[in-house]
Amino acid sequence: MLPEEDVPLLRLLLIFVHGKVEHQRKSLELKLGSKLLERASLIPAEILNCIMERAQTVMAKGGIDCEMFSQHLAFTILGATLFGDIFLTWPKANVYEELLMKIAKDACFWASYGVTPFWKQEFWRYQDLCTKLKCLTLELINECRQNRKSESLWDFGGDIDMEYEPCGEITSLMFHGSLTMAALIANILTRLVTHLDIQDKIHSEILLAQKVMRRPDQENIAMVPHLLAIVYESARLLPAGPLLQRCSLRHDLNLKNGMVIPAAAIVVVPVQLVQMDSSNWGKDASKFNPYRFLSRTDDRCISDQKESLTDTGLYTCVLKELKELEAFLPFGSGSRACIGEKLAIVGISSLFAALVGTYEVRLLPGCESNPKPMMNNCVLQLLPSPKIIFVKRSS
Ligand code: HEM
Repeated sequence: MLPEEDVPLLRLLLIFVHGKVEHQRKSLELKLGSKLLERASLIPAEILNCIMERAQTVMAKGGIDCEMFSQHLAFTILGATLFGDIFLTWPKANVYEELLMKIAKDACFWASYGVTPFWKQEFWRYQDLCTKLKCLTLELINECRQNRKSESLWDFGGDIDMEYEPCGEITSLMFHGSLTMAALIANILTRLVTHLDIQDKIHSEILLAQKVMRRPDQENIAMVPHLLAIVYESARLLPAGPLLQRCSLRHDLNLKNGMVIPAAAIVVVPVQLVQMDSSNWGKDASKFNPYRFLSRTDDRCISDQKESLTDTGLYTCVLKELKELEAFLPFGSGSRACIGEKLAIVGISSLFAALVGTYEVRLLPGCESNPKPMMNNCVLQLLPSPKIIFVKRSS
């Protein structure tokens, strides 16, 4: 593992890419980058309304489990973004979600066997679940193909390439996107219930922004800098993937500083350590302080919340350029960086704009817990998951 102090060197290592995967990446990037980005900002409010109706019933009996709630939101937003509206009325969506999460829980365990453990009955049960998931994904793809207006990611309308079978690609995106987005949503919710002052701040910001726009989308997302700063600070303190890995199979890598990484060596970048290192982030590196991502419009840094929104509704701060923050790697870096980054940020920010605009999120009284970062389903989360409630705001 490489030391986290040398961030530029770590970044350099992440640049290397296999020529082979470049084409596949580019085509996926194209699909995720245009029409889908628009959908990611439009859908969350509708989804939230629908999920909150059901949440009211659960809340009548007590609080809502933050982890479960976040998982359901992430899964639904991603499903509706990738498959279109058809996903929201698909009667098997709940079964699909359950299967996906069950497989995600067991996948690392079974993958850890060097030899396929065909002698174990549990393994065949796991295989059975994987086959069921594949069948359901194919069923959904076929529904999208039949419904040409579904506007799904794989554009099943127009010229259909029947040779192209997107099932594997879609399932991987559903796994990775649902788990990582759920972890980030749960992380943000936990920060909001433990920092009510910051929650109030973004509520004011959202109200101001709503005066000039209906809701934040990829065009106007910069109008909610505090909200974005909370999303980024949550991702800094608890990156869903705590490690990045690179491996050059054939050639040694000669770095500018003279270091040689031998072929086939696996280079591991400890993202969580890099993002919590005080030499990069200052003395309060381990504290939740979204203001570190903001600067005043006159370029001065903001260290606390004072005067960052004015009474007149004019913003006095902006989000810092993320490119300049070398030690910020929640979505990876270089040629293999996450291609769903924009989609995740726009989708999650629109979701929280709708959520905090209408509700105050609180901890269920008497259920105060002290969550700690722990691995869960291959992603880092704050556990135990707090019980939360939503209180409708009067304005
Ligand atoms: C909060 C949400 C997300 C987080 C934190 C996240 C994080 C990451 C990270 C750390 C990587 C590895 C990057 C590297 O090695 O440099 C990655 C790769 C990837 N992500 Fe995400 N991701 C998120 C959401 C999404 C979504 C919503 C999608 C698409 C629907 C997506 C698609 C991908 C793909 C396709 C790759 C592989 C890129 C490649 O190997 O070339 N991600 N993501």
